[in-house]
Amino acid sequence: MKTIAISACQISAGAGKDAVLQRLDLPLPAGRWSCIVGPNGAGKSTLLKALAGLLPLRAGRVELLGRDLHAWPRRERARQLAWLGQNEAAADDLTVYDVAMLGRLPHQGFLQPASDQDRAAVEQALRATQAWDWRTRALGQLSGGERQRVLLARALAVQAQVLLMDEPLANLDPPHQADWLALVRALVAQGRTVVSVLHEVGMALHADELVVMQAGCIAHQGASIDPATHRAVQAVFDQRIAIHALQGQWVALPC
Ligand SMILES: Nc1ncnc2c1ncn2[C@@H]1O[C@H](COP(=O)(O)OP(=O)(O)OP(=O)(O)O)[C@@H](O)[C@H]1O
Repeated sequence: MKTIAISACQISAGAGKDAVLQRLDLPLPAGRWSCIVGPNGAGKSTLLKALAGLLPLRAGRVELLGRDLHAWPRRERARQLAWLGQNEAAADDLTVYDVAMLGRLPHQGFLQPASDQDRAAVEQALRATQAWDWRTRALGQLSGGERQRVLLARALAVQAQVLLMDEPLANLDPPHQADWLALVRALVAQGRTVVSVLHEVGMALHADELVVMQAGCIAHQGASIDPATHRAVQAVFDQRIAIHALQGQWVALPC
């Protein structure tokens, strides 16, 4: 039986007047990379925010590592669950190093200085995203892709068991998209759980498992190599993409 890292149990949620998600169930396996895909407005970000506890639920509950999300003491939960949001706001005058250090807050006592362990985690995260060389620069001086890599480093510095990332490839050039893929693979190899929302279906097909959404519902959940998953992805995009095998990988082409 698969161990579940984080799950939605009969959740209803939505930021607007009506709930976008209605009584939705979604178990996400531990030690795997699951990727949520679907058309614009399908409810992908709403679902990810609900899983992160960033959106109040109208019904149901989220379980993190077998325990109700809201039953976790706040700091302990923040050590287990890292978040990288879409267009994250961050203080532009902070240095890159200090932004990444924010990821260590759940590990630090009130007004306590950073420990050697905190500094090691920050350096490792900034090096992993090739942002270490900019550590003394202000966040506001960076390009969109550079900024995204610093925010990714902040999420990595948490060293959480479960990482939720909403469109982490936004603004990244192809080599850094490939680096992100390698990073996620390395996290999963260490037993961590990654859940991402991606628009790039070709990249999503590298995940272990796909969650295919449409109109606030889970249309399909399955292995990314399963032909049934490919059919579900093609269907929610109105057959406007086709998934093909190419040199040992799956690719999605417009049609
Ligand atoms: N703050 C908000 N107030 C009202 N409605 C909202 C709000 N945020 C999202 N919605 C609506 O909820 C629905 C789902 O939005 P959500 O952002 O979850 O979709 P998505 O699948 O992530 O879309 P995209 O691929 O475009 O990022 C959409 O119809 C959207 O208009």
